[in-house]
Amino acid sequence: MNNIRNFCIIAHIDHGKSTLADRLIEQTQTVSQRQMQNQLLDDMDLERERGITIKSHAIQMDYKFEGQQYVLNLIDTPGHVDFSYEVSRSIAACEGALLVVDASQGIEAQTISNLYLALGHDLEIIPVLNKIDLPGAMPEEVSDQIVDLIGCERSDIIHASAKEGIGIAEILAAVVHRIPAPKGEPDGAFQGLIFDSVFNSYRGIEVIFRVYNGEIRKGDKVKFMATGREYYADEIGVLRLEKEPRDVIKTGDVGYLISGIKTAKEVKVGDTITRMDRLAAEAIKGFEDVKPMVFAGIYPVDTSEFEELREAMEKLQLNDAALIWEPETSAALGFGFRCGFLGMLHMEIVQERLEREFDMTVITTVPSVQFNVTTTKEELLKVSAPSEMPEPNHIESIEEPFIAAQIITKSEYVGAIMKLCMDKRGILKNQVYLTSDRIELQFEMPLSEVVFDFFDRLKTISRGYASLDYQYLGFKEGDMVKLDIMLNGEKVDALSAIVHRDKAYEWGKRLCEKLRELLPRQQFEIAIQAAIGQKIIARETVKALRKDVLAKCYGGDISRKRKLLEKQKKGKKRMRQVGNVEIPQEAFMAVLKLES
Ligand SMILES: Nc1nc2c(ncn2[C@@H]2O[C@H](COP(=O)(O)OP(=O)(O)OP(=O)(O)O)[C@@H](O)[C@H]2O)c(=O)[nH]1
Repeated sequence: MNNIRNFCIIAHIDHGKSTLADRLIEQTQTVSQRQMQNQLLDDMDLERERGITIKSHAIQMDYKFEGQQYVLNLIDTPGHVDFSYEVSRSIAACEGALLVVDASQGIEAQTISNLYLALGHDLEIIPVLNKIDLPGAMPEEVSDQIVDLIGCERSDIIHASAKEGIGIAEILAAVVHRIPAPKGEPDGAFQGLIFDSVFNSYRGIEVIFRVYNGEIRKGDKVKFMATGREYYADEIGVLRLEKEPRDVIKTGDVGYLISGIKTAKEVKVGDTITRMDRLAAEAIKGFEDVKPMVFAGIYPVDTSEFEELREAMEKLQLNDAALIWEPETSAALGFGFRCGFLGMLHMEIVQERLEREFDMTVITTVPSVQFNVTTTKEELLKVSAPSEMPEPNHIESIEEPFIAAQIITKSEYVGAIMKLCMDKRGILKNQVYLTSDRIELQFEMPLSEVVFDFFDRLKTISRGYASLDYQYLGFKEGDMVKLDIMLNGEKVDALSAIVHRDKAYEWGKRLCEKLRELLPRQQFEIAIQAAIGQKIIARETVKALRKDVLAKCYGGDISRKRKLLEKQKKGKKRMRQVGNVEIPQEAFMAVLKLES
């Protein structure tokens, strides 16, 4: 146990965590030259394609140092704010953290928020100044920022380049010297905290856990404390690049367990595993519940796939503890699920993973935050689906969620950012100069204005020199209205949105225009109308296809027809038939694209 070190790498997005993890893995010769590739731990296709880490990844490394053999359990974590729940669970399995800061960018919003997460768990922080090879690196200035932020000595900061392999040996030495060995009772009752899990169609569910006390051997009878269910530890082991079976996992270590569990509901991330012959008196304190920020419905394109979708959601949830969902019905779309996400990127990733990993074709409906609605009968409703919003004459008041936002930027962009935040109904609370050129702006803003396209616009107006972090603050009264959309006179509940009254007219008009572009033309005219309560506020028309176009499509042009048929075979399109109108996925997201 004295020779184990558990640590994670935390940083703002793109500051070089995954690259640093590669170098540590190389230096400790954890994988062979042949197996080595860039961003080794980002093993999901989606992560590689997008160049971002979505999941935390654990890997065990052996390291011989000063004549002793050490076991280093490393967890690489995502940087994007939508995946911070992954970071917080990883932190709970560690005693130390490498805080990576890009020497050319300096401290950014998630540097600070992830640092606070780590400090909240009393982790030993090792500051790493990365990318010192870049011509634009500002080692002196950024070191000052780090010293200011964590109150360390300048000499504590390790200068490194993950790309060029500079400073790697020093980092490993600091991991051994500075991070404390895990504590715990090697002879105590067994307690293992599940911090991740994954569904494997051949072997059932694999859980990943950190041992706090005692030990577990292959074949032991174990109990999951939250569900009370008992299993045999058919296989246990450690996470090298592949899983490596072991006979025993001891206090302080990280390992995996396979026990033939087939149904996702039996496993809960945050649960404690104990041994039937060394039963723990109580479970380890699990994780804080996730607080979803955005809600949307997910519906199968093919209505007969509802049950399949439920199974896919259960399996995905094993590997994505931040995803929450419950069944819902929509008049337009039938049976589906209301899901809670940590942000728009999270929502996008869930949709992609359902399609790639579980072969589902799904439609995601208009996203919304959750409102507190008091009815005239004094009932309090939590409304996250516009379709659940009571009629205006039954509403006494509506409260909307607010967040505290921190934006770090260069002083030259302050004016433009202030304007953007004010447009989004933000209230400036404070501004602090971090250096002569860098400033932190603190705003209170309605969550609904931030979760959608705010981040993209912030990046555009600051040319990438602004980073954003936010925390949930609470509810405040807001003058919100439901904007209904009707197609050929039929209300389509899955297209409605809840918006601020001041913006409702403008939005209704632009939403109709956008929908006119997005709805495919059909053989008949489609009337698109926006309404607030009974009042129609905008109208657009999608013209019917002309006869000769139809002839081309469906008549003589055989090659075109064949192409069409091939396209249809390739996969179901993300499109849903509502009444006699086909609505493509983009139409459900149109509300997000209204502001240029
Ligand atoms: N010049 C230089 N580039 C680096 C260095 N370390 C990382 N990079 C580059 O920086 C970019 C981001 O690196 P990643 O390792 O993917 O960053 P990350 O922090 O893991 O990103 P997320 O996981 O998405 O938060 C990549 O293009 C890397 O090649 C370095 O030391 N020097």
